Amino acid sequence: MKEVEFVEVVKKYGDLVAVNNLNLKVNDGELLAILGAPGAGKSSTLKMVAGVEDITSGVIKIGGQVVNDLDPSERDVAMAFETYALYPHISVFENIAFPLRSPKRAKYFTEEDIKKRVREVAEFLEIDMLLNRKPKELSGGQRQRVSLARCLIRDPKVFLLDEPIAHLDAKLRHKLRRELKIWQQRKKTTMLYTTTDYLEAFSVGDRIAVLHRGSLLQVGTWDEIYERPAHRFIGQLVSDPPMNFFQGQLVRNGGAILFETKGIRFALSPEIQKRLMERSFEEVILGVFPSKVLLEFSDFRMEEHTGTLVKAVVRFSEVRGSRKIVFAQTGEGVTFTAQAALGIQCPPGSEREFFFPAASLQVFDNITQRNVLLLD
Ligand SMILES: Nc1ncnc2c1ncn2[C@@H]1O[C@H](COP(=O)(O)OP(=O)(O)OP(=O)(O)O)[C@@H](O)[C@H]1O
Repeated sequence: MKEVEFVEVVKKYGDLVAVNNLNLKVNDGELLAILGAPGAGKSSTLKMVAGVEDITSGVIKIGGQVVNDLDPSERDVAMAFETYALYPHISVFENIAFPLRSPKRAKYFTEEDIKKRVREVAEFLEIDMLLNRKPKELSGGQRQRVSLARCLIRDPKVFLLDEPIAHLDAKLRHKLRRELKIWQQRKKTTMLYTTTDYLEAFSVGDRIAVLHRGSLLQVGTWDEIYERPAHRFIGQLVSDPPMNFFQGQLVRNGGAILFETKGIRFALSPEIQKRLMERSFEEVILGVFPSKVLLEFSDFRMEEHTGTLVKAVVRFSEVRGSRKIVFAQTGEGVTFTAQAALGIQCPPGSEREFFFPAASLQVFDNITQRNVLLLD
């Protein structure tokens, strides 16, 4: 029983609400990635679990026990801070070994055990050659790995990792995020892991919790969030380039409801149409991820899908990794981005047909910015 539960948790700093009525349950042995822009409230959330920040109101439980009034040392959680917080006067080895030497734990570990554990975690994080140095002799990335090692050396109920690999170079980040996940699965320890990077969140998290200005917007797996983002902001946060948004209005055509913007009538999925018939919305916005807009449909049988063909002129395109991002504009001035395979030719100025599958379109209520399918 190592689940972590937040019940109506609020964190205020003076008048500033950093965490706003958080209700969330992290399951036993789960790796929950908390995704949010800087200032979203991620660190404050972890610090309240660790006990280094007070909870303004609400309840936090670990393994079913309310921990609000427990001292940090009694919570059995290990936290790696984004700011490292290393002891400057002792070696890297002693910094990592530090948690095992606390009065409470020292009796369980011989000097041999400590050496073995430090070596294991230092090798895992590729800092075994730095063990004799002092923190001031390390680069920022190396300090971050020492801070991480000091956290991982323990066997707590819960690991709290605050942007644990943010200051590492891209190659090491990719390697570590994979290995941290393997480490967590091996230990079966519940882990809360914060990041500002959606790719990192999707790659490490069993589920992802999206925080925005202190409020939890959605919790789910990669598929659930990507297939049905709960809020317009999520469309911007989990895609690069961000989701395309179109202003427009709903129109009826026979028994169908379509979304119309500057000369284009987008077909919507039956599920969205049903929703729009059940409930009226003053103003809506259409959203579609660039990766779902199709340009040249070689392995996609268009006739089997409901959707909308849009003719547009390619403004420019750029290569990003293994794909091409295409920026296009219709004659009526509607602009959008699409993704294409590298081999697809789309020189600037060329006219192309883009397919918008109805199943990939999202409709957001412009007042609450929420996905109409997820509103009560
Ligand atoms: N000790 C503090 N005193 C006052 N305001 C604070 C304090 N700590 C955080 N804040 C404010 O609370 C809000 C949430 O901060 P928090 O550090 O939790 O966000 P975050 O998502 O972790 O950001 P980052 O990714 O930049 O670390 C921010 O507006 C921040 O300025």
